[in-house]
Amino acid sequence: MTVSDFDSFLTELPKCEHHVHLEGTLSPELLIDLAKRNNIKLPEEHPPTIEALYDRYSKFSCLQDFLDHYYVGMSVLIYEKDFEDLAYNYFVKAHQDGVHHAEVFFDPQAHLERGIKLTDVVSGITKARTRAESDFGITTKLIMCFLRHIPSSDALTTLHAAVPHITTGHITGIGLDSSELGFPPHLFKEAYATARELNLELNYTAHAGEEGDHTYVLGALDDLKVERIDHGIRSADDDATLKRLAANNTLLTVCPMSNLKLRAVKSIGDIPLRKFLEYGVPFSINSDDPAYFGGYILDNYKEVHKHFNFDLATWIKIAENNIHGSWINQDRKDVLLARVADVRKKYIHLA
Ligand code: HPA
Ligand SMILES: [Zn+2]
Repeated sequence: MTVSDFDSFLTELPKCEHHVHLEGTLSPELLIDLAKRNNIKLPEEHPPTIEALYDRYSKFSCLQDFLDHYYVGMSVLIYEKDFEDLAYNYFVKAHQDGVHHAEVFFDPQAHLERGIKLTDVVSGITKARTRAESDFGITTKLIMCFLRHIPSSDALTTLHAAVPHITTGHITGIGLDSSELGFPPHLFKEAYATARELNLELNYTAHAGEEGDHTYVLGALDDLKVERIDHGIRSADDDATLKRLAANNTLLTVCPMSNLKLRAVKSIGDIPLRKFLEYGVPFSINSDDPAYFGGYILDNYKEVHKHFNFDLATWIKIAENNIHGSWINQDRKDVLLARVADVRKKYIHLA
């Protein structure tokens, strides 16, 4: 089979994105535009041009080094329209990459602490979702993440502030992100438990096992009772953790280019995807912060193919697992599964 045949197959393969931070889709171009539009002066040490930003983004040394730029970058997002533009631009790109369903993260605390109203953030994103759903037939969900470097009492305050957006169905998931090491999941036990007690129909996930070891994954499962694990690559260091993830069919939302750029692995080939397949741990492939890590979801699929050379059947299995692990109803799953079957038929000569 030729590379270009496989590229077309990967492009057409229906994808579900489960791990993308909308603030991480802020391209250097949009960042500079919004800084001008909103009259924002970035700190002296922040790269001042598009070229300088791309150059700096190619040299992250670890998660924290990236986060330091990510939080400064998002300071240009002020008005509802900024959030709408940001999110819509991502959906356009996702659609071009063959994404049929996207569950996107945002970081409410990172905006609230700058004096931005949660209503402006959520309504901007919601407008973009509505337009994208109508323009592209894509389905989308919005997940709010608590920031783990901020005291967990603030996560509770934020949860309460978000209740109106949860009851309207504009936010349907809870996640946990930011600096992992030193901020284990149990610190957020009360925030997750409170969300459940509010008896809201929410889905739960958390970043774990990106830089932290497998105990962070176990903490997310035991203390936060999450249904999915974001990243989770360090689960592979512990047999019992892998067996538990497989037994519970817990999806890992893996982000290959992110892991490489933030030096969680030396090569994409070192991400334990074969081990996950061997143990029956489902995973999806995602972009995380595509504007910062040099590639969107299709680039991540292609990088994985370059390093793992999975056969057609394995890619079909990955696509089906993505659908089963999505927070969508059975009817939508059936539609997406049928599309995967069509693409399989079209490309069966690659098998
Ligand atoms: O990759 C990430 N890890 C943790 N927090 C984040 N916030 C945005 N991206 C990330
Ligand atoms: Zn992430």
